[in-house]
Amino acid sequence: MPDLSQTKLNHKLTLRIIEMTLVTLVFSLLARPILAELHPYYFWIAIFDIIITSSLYLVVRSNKWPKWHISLSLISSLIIILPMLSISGGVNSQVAFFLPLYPIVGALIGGRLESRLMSLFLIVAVLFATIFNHSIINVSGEYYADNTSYLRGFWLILAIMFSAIFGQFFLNRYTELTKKLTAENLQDPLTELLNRRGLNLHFSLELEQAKETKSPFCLMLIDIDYFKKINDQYGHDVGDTCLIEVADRLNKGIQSHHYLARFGGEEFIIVLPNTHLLEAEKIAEQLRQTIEDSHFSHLKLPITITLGIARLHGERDNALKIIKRADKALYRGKEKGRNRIELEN
Ligand SMILES: Nc1nc2c(ncn2[C@@H]2O[C@H](COP(=O)(O)OP(=O)(O)OP(=O)(O)O)[C@@H](O)[C@H]2O)c(=O)[nH]1
Repeated sequence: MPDLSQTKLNHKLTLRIIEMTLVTLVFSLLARPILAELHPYYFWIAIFDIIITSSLYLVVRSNKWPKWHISLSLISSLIIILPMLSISGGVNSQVAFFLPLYPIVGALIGGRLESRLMSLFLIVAVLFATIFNHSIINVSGEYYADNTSYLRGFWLILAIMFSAIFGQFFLNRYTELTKKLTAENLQDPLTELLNRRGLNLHFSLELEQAKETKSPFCLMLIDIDYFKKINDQYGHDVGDTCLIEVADRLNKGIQSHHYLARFGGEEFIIVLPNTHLLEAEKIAEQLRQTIEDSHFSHLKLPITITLGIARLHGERDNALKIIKRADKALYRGKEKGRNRIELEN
């Protein structure tokens, strides 16, 4: 699901960029005659550009077609520059130096597809402009030999291709980093299991699906018994190693459609979609036995766990209520002497 605040931020950012473009266009329209004597065509192109940019601003501000904002912005940016290019010498125009920036802008504000389409369009446009250079009006009246035009066309295409490759490279790195950051954000650094945030993503989805399909759904809370003693007697480092090893044993004891997470401290949680209470109890018993039979850290310490299990009770049940029932069961297990499994009442 898209993040609402992120979408709002993107919308605001797009509006600010269009406003800045508008200010630049109006400023250049007013300031140009002071700086240089220009052909009247430039005046009309500036007016045309201001109309296009203002229309884009109104469309983006109305927020009626949010999906099209990026495509419309990129198309508008091309519409703004192309008339200027076609009256100022095509590939020989000074404005042509801006063209290689377009694939990068496409990659930055759009993505792979936008950047590729932009590059392809520009390469075809530059090819045409180079071949039909004689037909392009040059209001400055300067003349360029064919050789110069071919050479400029060649370098321009090369620069556009290079910028397109750079855009793709940037996107690859960006995707890689985002994936890594997301994973880190959802992972417990010590045990490398899902953390609460990571679990919540799967938990809410699986719970909704279980309600929709009316399939069984269970949740298991697991707490290491007397863990404080391990820390106090052998130190925090040994405690950490035990936590990592317990997490590893639990992870190996569940199936691929189960979700194990560190719930906090020495407590773990397992979400069991498509699992009946009796099946969950069986899995819990196997986990309890595995931990009881193992030894932990280089000191070969014995550890036991207590487990509380709850199941989904119909449409009106929710995550918090299920966790609360599992926690109550776990508490009962602790009271009854630990190293045992308790089901919800
Ligand atoms: N080494 C280590 N200890 C932790 C970590 N997180 C929590 N703990 C310790 O876990 C212990 C939990 O202690 P208690 O809540 O009293 O529970 P317990 O000693 O396991 O006793 P019962 O749960 O009643 O069986 C505390 O000593 C915490 O400091 C951690 O990341 N690393």
